Amino acid sequence: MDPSEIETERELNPNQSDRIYHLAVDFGGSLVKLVYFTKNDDDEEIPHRMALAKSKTSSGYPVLKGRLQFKKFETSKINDCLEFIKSMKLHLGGCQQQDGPGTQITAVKATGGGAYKYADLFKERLGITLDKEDEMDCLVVHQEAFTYMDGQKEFVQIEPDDLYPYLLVNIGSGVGILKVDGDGKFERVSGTSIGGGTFWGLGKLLTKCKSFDDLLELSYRGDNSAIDMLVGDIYGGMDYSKVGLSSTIIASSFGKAISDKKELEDYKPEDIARSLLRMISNNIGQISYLNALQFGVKRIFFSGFFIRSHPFTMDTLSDAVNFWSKGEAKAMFLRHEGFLGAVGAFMSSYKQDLHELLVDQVDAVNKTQASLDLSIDCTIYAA
Ligand SMILES: Nc1ncnc2c1ncn2[C@@H]1O[C@H](COP(=O)(O)OP(=O)(O)O)[C@@H](O)[C@H]1O
Ligand SMILES: CC(C)(COP(=O)(O)O)[C@@H](O)C(=O)NCCC(=O)O
Repeated sequence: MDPSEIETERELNPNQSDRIYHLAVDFGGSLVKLVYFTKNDDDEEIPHRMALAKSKTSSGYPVLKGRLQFKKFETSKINDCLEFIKSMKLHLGGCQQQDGPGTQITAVKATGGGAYKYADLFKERLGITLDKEDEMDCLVVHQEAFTYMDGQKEFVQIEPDDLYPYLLVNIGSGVGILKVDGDGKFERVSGTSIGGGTFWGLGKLLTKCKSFDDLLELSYRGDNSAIDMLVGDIYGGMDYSKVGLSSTIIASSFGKAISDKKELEDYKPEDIARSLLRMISNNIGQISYLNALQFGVKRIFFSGFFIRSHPFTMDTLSDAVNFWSKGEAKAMFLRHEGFLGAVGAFMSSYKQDLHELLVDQVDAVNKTQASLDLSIDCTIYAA
């Protein structure tokens, strides 16, 4: 599925017959992400525990048909998140009144720092315990990847036996870099505090933008050469060919501000936004490449809400990896970029329950495959 097929800002309003199973939450420094699974019994006149047997994928594995739903909130608006969960009855399994007593969810899979920070709040307001999963354990990559170069998106089919090792660079508030060697086999090898929070935080101060999307939108229209010092600015308009630096390459991010006799107000906010986005994306791309080099890894997957499928961000990250690796390493992006942690937490509970649902139907190996198929066959709604 192409990311553009993922609906955004859709008002989630399941009808009365939607059943909600499995809520998982990723509490990040900037955003809280919810993932939950709904199934409408009107679509299939079969009890959900039987649905698995009725439907099969092309691979022959049973699949539970339904919708994986996505929703995000700013972490600073945690009360809106609580209200949403309450109004959708997500903490009650969505439709407690239909299921009768005894179905109330008492624990919800949760990841990210807020799983600790907000544990008491959730217990107090919703009566649920946050069942904590480590956020690194929840960053999973399965059949999600595409490359992005010069405005061209290309989905990549990666065979499971050719997947490892890879680097996973999660650009959230900060940046975490994981080296993944196999299913569940990974290590956090590096990170940087110059990440999505830095772009949004500095951007807010420098441009007075009120929302992340406004800042991103602004950066589309900007020209970073108005504030960045380019190689050509230093070399009298020429390339520094001896070391392979063309005149258009940024020599020093924001460097022009040193000598320009200008105040902040004299620069266009869109140029500042553009320069900031390039600076942070380039830096992350370069650090990622250096880690890939250190660990002999050729593939780098980028995830996290900073990316937001933004063409310029993806182009810059791809360019940085391509430039520094001299074309040897590849930057890849993920369909569900920002929801990876939440989906990981969701899958950790889902696998357990799916195993229960599949009892007597498939063998242990197929059960795992079936849970992976589920993530692909679901209709995805993002809000
Ligand atoms: N609507 C938004 N509000 C705030 N930040 C956003 C938004 N959309 C994208 N971002 C960017 O995504 C980053 C958060 O990414 P995310 O993967 O959710 O990390 P975290 O888990 O730390 O919240 C922010 O720091 C910001 O750069
Ligand atoms: C602390 C974090 C794991 C939290 O994850 P996040 O909410 O940013 O997605 C991440 O911000 C991080 O790895 N920061 C970089 C810290 C460092 O290595 O310098």
